[in-house]
This record gives sequence, C-alpha cells and structure tokens, in this order.
Amino acid sequence: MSEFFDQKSVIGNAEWCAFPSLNIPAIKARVDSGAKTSSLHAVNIQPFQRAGQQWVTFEVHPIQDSRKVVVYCEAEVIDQRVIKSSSGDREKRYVICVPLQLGERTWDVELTLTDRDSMGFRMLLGREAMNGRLIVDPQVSCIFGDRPQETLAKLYEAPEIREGGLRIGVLASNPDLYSNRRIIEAGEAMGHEMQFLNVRHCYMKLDATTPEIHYRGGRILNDLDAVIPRIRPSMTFYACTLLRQFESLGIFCLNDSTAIAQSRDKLRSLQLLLEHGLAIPTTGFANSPLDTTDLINMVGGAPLIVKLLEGTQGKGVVLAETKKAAESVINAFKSLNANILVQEFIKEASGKDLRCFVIDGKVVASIQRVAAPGEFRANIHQGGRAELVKITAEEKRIAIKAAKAMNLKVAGVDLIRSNNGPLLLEVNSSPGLQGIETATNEDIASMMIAAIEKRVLNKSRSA
Ligand SMILES: Nc1ncnc2c1ncn2[C@@H]1O[C@H](COP(=O)(O)OP(=O)(O)OP(=O)(O)O)[C@@H](O)[C@H]1O
Ligand SMILES: [Mg+2]
Ligand SMILES: [Mg+2]
Repeated sequence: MSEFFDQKSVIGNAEWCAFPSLNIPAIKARVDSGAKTSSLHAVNIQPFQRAGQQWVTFEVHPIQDSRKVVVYCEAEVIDQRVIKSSSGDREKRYVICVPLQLGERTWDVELTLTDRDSMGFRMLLGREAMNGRLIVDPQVSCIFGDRPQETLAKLYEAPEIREGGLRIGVLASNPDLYSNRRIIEAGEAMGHEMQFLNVRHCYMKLDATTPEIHYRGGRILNDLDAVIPRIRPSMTFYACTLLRQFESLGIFCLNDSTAIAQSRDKLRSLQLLLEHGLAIPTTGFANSPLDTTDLINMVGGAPLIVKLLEGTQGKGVVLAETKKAAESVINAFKSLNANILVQEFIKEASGKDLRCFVIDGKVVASIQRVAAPGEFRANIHQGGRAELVKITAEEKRIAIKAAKAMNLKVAGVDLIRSNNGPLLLEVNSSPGLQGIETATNEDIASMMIAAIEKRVLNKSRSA
C-alpha cells in the first residue's frame, strides 16, 4: 500500500465541514462518491468583476431547513460548467475553489454553486474532493464530530447583526436625488450595506409558504434588515403593496405601508388630525358644483384656497381672491373631474410656513419656508427659500402629535402660523432632505439610519 493511501481517513455518509475563507464555520455535507463535483447551496448569486477577474457574491443558508442564518460570501470564479443534477436537470453553474476544513485537515476543493434549498443537505461532497484523501464508510456519519443545536447557535451567533452592518434597502425611484444619495451615503458611513431599490424594478411572489420579493434580474430581497421608503406620489399604490410584502416578511420599514397610504389621502389625513385634536384651516369638500356657493361660505368666503387632492410641491394650490374667482376655479376643476378641497386662506401666514422634520417622535430639525415675492405658496419648488427658525414648544408638540396621529416614524410636518395659533397643513411621509439639511446643517440622513439601528438592533438582541 502506498504511503499516500495510508493517510486516507474514513468518513461517514454525512460530515460537518467548514469553509474558513467563506466565513462558514459549520455546514453539514452529504458525502456522495457517486457525484463527481462538490456543490454548495447558494442563493442570490451575483457575478461581478474584480481586478479583471470574474467573481461572484452569493448567500449561504448554512443550516439545514432554515433560512434564518445567512452568510454573505464572495469568491473568484474559476469556471462555469453545465452540471446534471440528481434529478436529471442541466444547469450552468459557477465553480469556485476554496479551502475545505474537515477535522484537522484543510485542502482546496472545487465547488459548484446552486440553490439546494429543496435538498436536505446544504452541501454535497463529491468524489473529486475526496480523491486520495478520504474513504467512505456509508454506515456511519459525523465521524469528525457532531454540531448540536447549541454549538451551531454559538457559531452563528446574532446572525441579524452581521459583520458589515445592517442590510438596508432604499425603496425609491431616482438614485440621483439629493435625499436618496444622502441616505445611502449616511448608511454606508455608519457601516451598513445600503442598496438602492428602484420601486419599478421590484416584484413579488404572494405565497402562503414562501412569499418573496424579487429585484429585476431575479435577485431575492427577502433578507434585508430594513427598508427606507422614499415614495413619490405617483408610485404610492405599487410601492405600498411592496412595503406590505416586506412587512409580512418581518422586514422593518421606516414608515409602514398603511401610514404612507393614509398620508397620501389628504382628506383622510385632515380628518385623522382633527380626530386627534389638532387644528387645521377650515376645509370644505364637495362632490357636485351645485354645492359650490355654500362650500365657499363654509370656509368663510373669499379669498380662499383651492387644492387639488393629487397636487404636490405647491403645483395644485390656487388662491382665489374673490368669490367670483373662487366659483370659476372650483367649477373649472370640477368640470375636469379633478378632486379638490376648499380651504380658508390664512392671510397672516404671509407666505410662510414651517416644516418640522420628525423622527421617532422627536423634532430633529425645523425650517421656515418663505414664499418668493408676490407668491403665497412657500414651497421651495415655487421659488420659496428656507431659513432658520426657532419653533415654539407648542409648535413642537403639535408636530410630534401630528406624526404620531399619522403613525409615521419619519414625517415632514407642515404648519402655518395663524392669529389663532399654529395650524396644520399636511404631513408628508417622504419629506425631502435637501432644503432642511442645507439650511440647518443637521445630518438628518444619519438620524434616519440611527432610528433603524435602534429598532432593528434592539429587536434582534431581545429575540
Ligand atoms: N390655507 C392656507 N392658507 C395660506 N397659505 C396656504 C394654505 N394652504 C397652503 N398654503 C401655502 O401653500 C403651500 C402649499 O400648500 P400645501 O402644502 O397644502 O400643498 P402642496 O405642498 O402642494 O402639497 P404636498 O406638500 O402634499 O405636495 C403651503 O406650503 C403654504 O405656504
Ligand atoms: Mg406642502
Ligand atoms: Mg406634501
């Protein structure tokens, strides 16, 4: 017998292996000398280039029948091969070469990457990896030691807080927008993995046992730790459906679907604010032009404000100075089947409003927006400018209460100062960062990330 043969070890039909370079301390392999190549269970396999070489990132659920523990891996691709699986299907797979540790011994093995979720074992040890080293005794298993549940739990401790921070998705439409750039920048600076997720590129699988969210190209997004929704009004319906799916997967959303949907319905919002004892300018809403005259009287006559329910950035807000003008504007909108509300004009606000940025029940920054000369709308998009302002304790209290009434963890609360005290105009669920960060020099993006850390990290600690 050759010396080489003497050194062969006996292994059972299943053994616990480790892949130090992939940060996998324990994975149970089915030993199968009938298979040529070894394979590793991997999902979300994404190719990328590094220094001119082909690499892949992929995720491994090392524990059988569980997706709770996720190990994020990357490795250089040494080949791509068409592999015939045990079920006879042909599949093109990436091949990597990494050190395998079994007992005291470590040697390089080739592994093909494939989704083995439906298989019992997360890994298959084939004959190529065993050649000259191992002999199989099919009657036994775990000759190199077992890994009881407690050992595994220790080895994969606190999987939610993985190295490299949390995995946070920014669900939005435009990656170049100041707010989205800042949120991603802040998250990365705080050590998290930030992913920009275009709302339109997400799609979902509704299923009782394996609900999923996919991203264009097939990547599965189920393992995010948190999602920051930054939803433009035109995408509300679709984005809220996506958010509900994230929520049902237990993923924390910094503003949930219900709160966002509710905040997008201006009348519902105003009703809710009133229910919580918050003051708003007197507002009227009617279906038919036949009621226009009384509607105008209801809010105290002209001058009055007419608002398109679907308007944003001040675009759908009109000041009607006289009763005649009010009638024609209201009836013109109505004839276009536009939904409008009519509102008492708060003249003494003199083109100014307050924007209070609320995170987790605290006003973290506030600015005063001042309309351009001759304009009553303070929106920055209408030429308004942002300036520093000291808000009163009452204004602060109202802003916090409004965010709470709307059940928003992040909110931009707009107020105007009237002769009868502060009045609420609206509560925004994806408030912009540019105007307020620039004017106040506050790092609001980081505060949003901190709010996620607080929730998600605390949750996993207590779990
Ligand atoms: N009742 C009012 N009286 C005086 N000024 C008002 C009144 N309502 C609105 N304004 C002015 O018009 C601006 C725009 O109004 P509002 O915030 O209601 O609409 P919007 O900004 O278009 O809506 P959204 O923010 O939902 O996109 C306010 O910031 C405020 O300066
Ligand atoms: Mg507004
Ligand atoms: Mg708004």
